[in-house]
Amino acid sequence: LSETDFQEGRYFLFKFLVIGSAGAGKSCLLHQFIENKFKQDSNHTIGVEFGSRVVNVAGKTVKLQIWDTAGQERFRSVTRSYYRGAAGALLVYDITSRETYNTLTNWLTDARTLASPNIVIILCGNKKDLDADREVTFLEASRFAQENELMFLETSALTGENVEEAFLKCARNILNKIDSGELDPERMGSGIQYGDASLRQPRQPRGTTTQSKQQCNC
Ligand SMILES: Nc1nc2c(ncn2[C@@H]2O[C@H](COP(=O)(O)OP(=O)(O)OP(=O)(O)O)[C@@H](O)[C@H]2O)c(=O)[nH]1
Repeated sequence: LSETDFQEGRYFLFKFLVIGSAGAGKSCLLHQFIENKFKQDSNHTIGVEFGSRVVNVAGKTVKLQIWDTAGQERFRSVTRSYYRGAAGALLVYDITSRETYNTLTNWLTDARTLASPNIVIILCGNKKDLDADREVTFLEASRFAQENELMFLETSALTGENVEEAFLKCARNILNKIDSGELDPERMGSGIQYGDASLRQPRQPRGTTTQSKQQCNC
């Protein structure tokens, strides 16, 4: 895909966040989604990391620009500055750690106030492969998801189970909301860009890439 494809409306671009407590498996989920492999020896993320992948959802080509944020409290002020205008988020906890589950409300508040009240969020109960050490049941988390209007899946960054599905489900939901008019991709800070809209934006100097535009906005 080239910048021209994008400008001519051949694909959408969604800004995504991966948020949640330290150790929940955010970086491993992103790595599994981008590289199709489990990331061995994953260290704590310092600030934020970035990945992108082009996917096909409901017959449309969508480029996902994904910001993987550090879960550690000491990076909170840095990571918060990346939330603005995100269209979608994976909110991750670890099914073997109630501690990571207990902080979900804080992450949710941050996402809805700092990114957008319309942000589409999928709750991911990660480390599904460690069922024997489970501290949070599927039922409990699905109730939390329902009460807070989140989609929900249990995932495993180790085996890859439901990892692609989590990102795709979130993207599909955003596309549905665009189709139904519930989301306006042209609203400032929607986290969504598509060809027609980008043509109507003031011209960018030649050679400016979409990615660097995004970074300037942060
Ligand atoms: N068994 C199992 N281990 C996992 C899974 N996902 C991540 N891990 C392990 O959990 C630990 C933390 O994973 P990370 O992806 O670095 O966690 P993180 O949420 O990015 O952490 P921060 O960057 O500090 O916010 C690592 O030791 C991973 O190997 C999974 O699905 N199953």
